Amino acid sequence: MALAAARRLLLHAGSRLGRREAVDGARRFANKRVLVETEGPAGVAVMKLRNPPVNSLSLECLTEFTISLEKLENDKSIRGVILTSECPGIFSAGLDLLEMYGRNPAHYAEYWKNVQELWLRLYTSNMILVSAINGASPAGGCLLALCCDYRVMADNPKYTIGLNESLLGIVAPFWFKDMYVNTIGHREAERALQLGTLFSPAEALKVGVVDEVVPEDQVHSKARSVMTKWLAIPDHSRQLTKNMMRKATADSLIKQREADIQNFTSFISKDSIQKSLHMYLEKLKQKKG
Ligand SMILES: CC/C=C\C/C=C\C/C=C\C=C\CC(=O)SCCNC(=O)CCNC(=O)[C@H](O)C(C)(C)COP(=O)(O)OP(=O)(O)OC[C@H]1O[C@@H](n2cnc3c(N)ncnc32)[C@H](O)[C@@H]1OP(=O)(O)O
Repeated sequence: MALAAARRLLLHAGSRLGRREAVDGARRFANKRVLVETEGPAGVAVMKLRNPPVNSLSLECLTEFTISLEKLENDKSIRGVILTSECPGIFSAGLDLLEMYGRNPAHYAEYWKNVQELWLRLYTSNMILVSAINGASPAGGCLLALCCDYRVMADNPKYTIGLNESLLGIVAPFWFKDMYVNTIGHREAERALQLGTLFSPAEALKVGVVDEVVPEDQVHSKARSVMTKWLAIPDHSRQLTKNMMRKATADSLIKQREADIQNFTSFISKDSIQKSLHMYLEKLKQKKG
């Protein structure tokens, strides 16, 4: 409830967390975890996730992300968004494991509702979305990229991308799976989902998880040049085409949002699943020491 109230305040009444300023003709607004810079005549916004250390999608981060997208969607001068990260070497570590571990069912349900909401908004956006993947992009990070119309990834073998849920002992929800199948085809998705494959940039390009791999210092310029090409297409025909391609996938979640929340909540609350998440979190800690 508190988050919903914050969201209304941010969206409609200016904001306490957010601020808007003019910089050399460009506009920017920023929440704590999302920075948006828009460039006047081109109608393009650059949206940067900045939730250090790894841009995990905490409830607050999801909410700010969704609000920022909603603002851009409502701004008729904006036609395209480049989605990228401000955290060095990380695009996004995906859903925040601490939102799914050691909490109560009401929290899991609230969290999942917000995950669904961000996904629906991103996946069905009328704007052109291009991701500039400048770092690691596992699970929910990959999901963000898959929602985009075009993916450019930095050519750094340290960065990997993919839906690795099975490595955590959890299962990618059906709508993650559907989008993966839509992107890389059934056979590749079947294999990658079972193995929890995290692809190197070269592998991701080969299988079709990303559309282009470029030297790290060219990710942003390439994303911009791709955007220019897409901006040349009339919005109405591109939007109708995008809707035609994506509607069935989005509708299958829309039709069963509540059931999906219940499934997630009961699945994630299981002792065995909580144990798997605990072990995975421990593994992440040990990696350091
Ligand atoms: C029947 C089915 C019904 C319904 C469906 C049910 C379930 C589906 C459920 C969920 C789907 C989830 C999708 C997800 O997105 S799960 C998240 C998956 N993410 C990962 O596996 C990434 C894990 N992280 C990493 O691999 C690495 O951290 C890295 C490559 C992103 C970055 O490596 P670094 O070496 O740079 O940094 P670290 O030292 O590893 O991490 C720093 C710090 O951050 C913490 N952290 C990392 N990732 C996460 C995360 N996703 N959430 C929360 N916290 C994270 C890490 O533990 C470190 O913390 P400390 O500094 O040690 O405190």
